[in-house]
Amino acid sequence: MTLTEKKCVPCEGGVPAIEGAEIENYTCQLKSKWDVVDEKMLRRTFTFQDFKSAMTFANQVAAIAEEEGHHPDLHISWGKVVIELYTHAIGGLSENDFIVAAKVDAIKQ
Ligand SMILES: C[C@H](O)[C@H](O)[C@H]1CNC2=NC(N)=NC(=O)C2=N1
Repeated sequence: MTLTEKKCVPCEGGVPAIEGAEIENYTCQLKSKWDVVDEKMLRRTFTFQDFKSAMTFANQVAAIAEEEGHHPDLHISWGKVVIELYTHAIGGLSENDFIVAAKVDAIKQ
């Protein structure tokens, strides 16, 4: 089952974060290169022609987040959207973060 076929499961904490080599098992399933920050967060920057295009993309990301019940931190500026993904409940990475990242990568740009 690919990451884009999976659904996020509510994470209320109490589970270990994905760390070390297991992170690589997930990043290699992502279509594009997401930065892994301190083994605790995924980050990727998307660039656009203008602010309106950036906002349109951000709203597409928001729709995925709402559908999955798992939400990124978004930094939106003129021509740029920075997406940061981590699981707040465990202060680190879970499969949910990679599922949302894969679905973001599948957005037609
Ligand atoms: C109850 C609901 O599932 C949780 O509050 C969700 C909401 N979205 C979330 N998003 C992220 N990134 N991490 C979480 O731990 C999280 N928890």
